[in-house]
Amino acid sequence: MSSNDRPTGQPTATYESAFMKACRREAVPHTPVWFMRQAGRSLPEYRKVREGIPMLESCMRPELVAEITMQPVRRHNVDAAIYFSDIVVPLKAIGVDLDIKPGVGPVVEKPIRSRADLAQLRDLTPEDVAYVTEAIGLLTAELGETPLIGFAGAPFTLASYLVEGGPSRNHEHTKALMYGDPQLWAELLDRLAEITAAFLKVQIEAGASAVQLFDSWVGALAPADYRRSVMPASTKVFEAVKSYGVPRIHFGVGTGELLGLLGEAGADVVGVDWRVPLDEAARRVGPGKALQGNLDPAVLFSTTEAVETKTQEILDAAAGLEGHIFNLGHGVLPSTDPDALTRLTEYVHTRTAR
Ligand SMILES: Cc1c2[nH]c(c1CCC(=O)O)Cc1[nH]c(c(CCC(=O)O)c1C)Cc1[nH]c(c(CCC(=O)O)c1C)Cc1[nH]c(c(C)c1CCC(=O)O)C2
Repeated sequence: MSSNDRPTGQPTATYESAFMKACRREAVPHTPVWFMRQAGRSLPEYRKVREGIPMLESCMRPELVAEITMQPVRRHNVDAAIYFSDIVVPLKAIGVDLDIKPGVGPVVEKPIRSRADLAQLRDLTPEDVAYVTEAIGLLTAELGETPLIGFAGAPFTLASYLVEGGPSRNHEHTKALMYGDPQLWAELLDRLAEITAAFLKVQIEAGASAVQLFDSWVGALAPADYRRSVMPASTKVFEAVKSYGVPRIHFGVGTGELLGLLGEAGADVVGVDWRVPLDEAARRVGPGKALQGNLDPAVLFSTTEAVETKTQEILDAAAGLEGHIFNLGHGVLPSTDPDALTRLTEYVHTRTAR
């Protein structure tokens, strides 16, 4: 991507921010920082505004979405905001009967296990998620030059919730379908790719500066199975939004053996969990991609000195990278001390100031 390719509508200051530059592998004034799940239960101000409002309902109220998205930006001085929502929101929007149960996660009323069940998945139109367009309009006005990251769940991770009916440790029903009926599996993933692509387009057209595709649970697969049964659908999503010219980030947990393929699927930035050091991750991903990561979120429960030691190791491993966005290796854990996140942001900014 060259600077001539600036997507129309995006303010110059946003386009030139540290986060956007790092995504494009350009020189940065400091290493940009944001945290997966930076909005949420670690913040008392979040718990206050969410009181009595179910999770999915809160995702459909534009003013509330904008407020929750802004909270970590105000508090931590992070370099990007992530749109407050959940990966199952587009599925809910097309009428899939599901809910997010507190402390559990997404639960689907009628799991998808047969061809007839696919009928639950109709196309997503911008009108289905008008509240997303409205909330992003509020946010871009308030964010100024801070970029907004839109996101969606990747086809495999969405399929895992839809086929299992809820969170799963072993993904047994998902794998049973994937290996037992490859044709139906491919159709399911292709439907989800269409829905996901449509949902990301809504966010980009409303003003999101970058997008992240969360394939959180794809680390459960071996590389050959990923390449055969998942990569075509993820590639389709990335291809569908390529022409917008916004950075595309791809992330999953436990994906050490898949890092090269996650990049190959079409990402500009590959997210790395804490199990692979960033210099080794760069070798696995190959040239031409930025990396995002990768402090173990549990380290934040340790002393400030330990957090700084582990963070400095990451910054040292990232020193030779083409582009680095500092993040955790997975989402902020709900009982994290928010001050630890503020201190961590400050530490990375100070240590990498150029
Ligand atoms: C797998 C996944 C889900 N949702 C998401 C993923 C991919 C990211 C990842 O791997 O963590 C994505 C997601 N969900 C949420 C965000 C908010 C944006 C941000 O990162 O700040 C994002 C990016 C809000 C949320 N999504 C959810 C919450 C908690 C609900 C609450 O606050 O009441 C939040 C803030 C619910 C949810 N939704 C899901 C889970 C596992 C849970 C947690 C269940 C629980 O512990 O209660 C599914």
